[in-house]
Amino acid sequence: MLQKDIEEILITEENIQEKIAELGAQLTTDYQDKFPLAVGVLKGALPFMSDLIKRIDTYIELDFMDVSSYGNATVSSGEVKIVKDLNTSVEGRDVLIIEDIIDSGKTLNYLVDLFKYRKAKSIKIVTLLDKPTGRKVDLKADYVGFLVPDAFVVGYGLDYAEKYRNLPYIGVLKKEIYSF
Ligand SMILES: O=P(O)(O)OC[C@H]1O[C@H](OP(=O)(O)OP(=O)(O)O)[C@H](O)[C@@H]1O
Ligand code: HPA
Repeated sequence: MLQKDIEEILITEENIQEKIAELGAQLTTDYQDKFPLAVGVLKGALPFMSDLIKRIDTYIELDFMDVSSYGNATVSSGEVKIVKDLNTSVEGRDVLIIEDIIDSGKTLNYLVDLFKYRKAKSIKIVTLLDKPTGRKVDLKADYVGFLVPDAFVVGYGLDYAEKYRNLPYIGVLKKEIYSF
């Protein structure tokens, strides 16, 4: 039913799960002797985080931040708002930020600065998607699933006007769906 709104599937469910297994194996190695605090950035990172943590075979603690900068738009407002803060202190912790996409980079830039200010011991980023053409600030992830082209993508956590997060794949919406 939802697929009628999709122009093109960019990344299939199977491709996503294979990549998550690779990322999980790498993170298992890199965090073997640590107890990282994995911070999921709501709401978009929820499906990715849920699948990724099951592939990390070492001790991890989970927490969540809800930040928002897009509202119902397809372009970042540039102003990052904390909707829900962490329950845990990051001071002295190895923080692993889990994101669905880096586009302008402003959301993660804000979170990295915040966690540095709060004295995290180390801060790394794992993102399912990276859209380098969207970048407005100099920011790189430590672990990247897929590069995506210069298009507004939806599915597997990513929304347009709060819809399509529940698609199991990543796709591009048909032009007529956007209400510019
Ligand atoms: O690199 P940027 O340009 O900052 O964009 C990336 C951010 O934008 C989206 O979140 P959004 O603010 O739409 O909230 P959501 O996760 O609740 O959809 C996405 O989930 C990332 O957190
Ligand atoms: O391409 C995108 N799709 C959905 N949400 C987003 N947030 C930043 N970029 C995107």
